[in-house]
Amino acid sequence: MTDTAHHTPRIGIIGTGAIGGFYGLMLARAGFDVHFLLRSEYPAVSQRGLQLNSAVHGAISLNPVQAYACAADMPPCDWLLVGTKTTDNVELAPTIAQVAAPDTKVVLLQNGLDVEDRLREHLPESVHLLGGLCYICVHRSGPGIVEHQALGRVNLGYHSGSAANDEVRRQAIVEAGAGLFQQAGIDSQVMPNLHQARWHKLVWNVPYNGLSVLLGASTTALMADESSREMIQALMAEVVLGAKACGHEIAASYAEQMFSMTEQLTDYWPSMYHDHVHKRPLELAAIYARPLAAVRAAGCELPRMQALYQALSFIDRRNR
Ligand SMILES: NC(=O)C1=CN([C@@H]2O[C@H](COP(=O)(O)OP(=O)(O)OC[C@H]3O[C@@H](n4cnc5c(N)ncnc54)[C@H](OP(=O)(O)O)[C@@H]3O)[C@@H](O)[C@H]2O)C=CC1
Ligand SMILES: CC(C)(CO)C(=O)C(=O)O
Repeated sequence: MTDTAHHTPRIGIIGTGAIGGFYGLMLARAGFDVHFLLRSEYPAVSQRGLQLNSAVHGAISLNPVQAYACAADMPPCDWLLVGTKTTDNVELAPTIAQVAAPDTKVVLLQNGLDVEDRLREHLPESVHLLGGLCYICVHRSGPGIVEHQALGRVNLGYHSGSAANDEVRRQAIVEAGAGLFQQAGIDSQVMPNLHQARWHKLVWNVPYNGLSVLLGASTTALMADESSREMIQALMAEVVLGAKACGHEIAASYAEQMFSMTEQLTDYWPSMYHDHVHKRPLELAAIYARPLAAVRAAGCELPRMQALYQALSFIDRRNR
């Protein structure tokens, strides 16, 4: 399996939740050979298939599904798309390493900063590790059932692997990844700097994910109130400041763009809110602790984000 091989790529979905289910189903519909790893929803999906209710693409179902309860049973894949929560990365790392063939491209479709680092330690150097920034509103409404409210873009960037020092090869790999999504009718761009792209994504996730849990409010309510609007803008400004301290320039207009995009967005509960309701661990390390530590190491403090992180840590500990 090489980057230039002219066969239909085989794609493995590691963690078939909202993100894994949506992108995996869209790729399968486009004709790719897609294999889905599941955990609690394996019995339901292997019996009834996957169902997508999309406000953009309509209702789409996939049945039968090439579903697996155990990664060791999956065939070798050209691409592994990881759709688990970042809180599972350490525990899942040996499994991903086990199913990744020498030339496999592993893509973490996850929010947060440096989420690839812990996994990298477990992967052979030949394996290419990429990050994927998903700008999409999806959630699960039942076993194997994914609700897609809006958006869909996936931006990809190279993290590490045997092409790390070969810009042409690196670019070809990321373009091939973006090409898969594009062939499935999904907008996908190549990000020249993954770390910077992850900082950009935090401009949205830091305020909205955390405040949805803290205030028990979805985007429409958060955008309708003067106090929450001020908090969102102040938190966005802190993320821009933190990124700058870490050497990444984010235009203030980007934060304004994210703010007005959310005003137009159909009412949305961020994924962290769903985790809270279902008593799952919150992605606090990836979205708050790691960026805060990086900013502190650069000699800068973000007091509002720090306070939000502490409040969420309190809520998260009491919720489990
Ligand atoms: N939802 C969204 O709109 C967006 C989400 N994101 C990011 O995408 C990532 C995924 O989020 P999302 O799809 O919402 O999360 P979900 O909770 O819907 O999906 C996670 C899936 O991973 C499965 N899983 C976890 N551990 C394992 C394991 N060991 N073996 C097999 N399957 C496993 C879970 O199974 P089980 O059912 O057993 O728990 C679940 O199906 C997060 O980083 C999130 O921040 C980014 C942009 C938008
Ligand atoms: C809502 C949106 C589109 C913001 O970028 C998102 O991708 C998320 O929930 O993480």
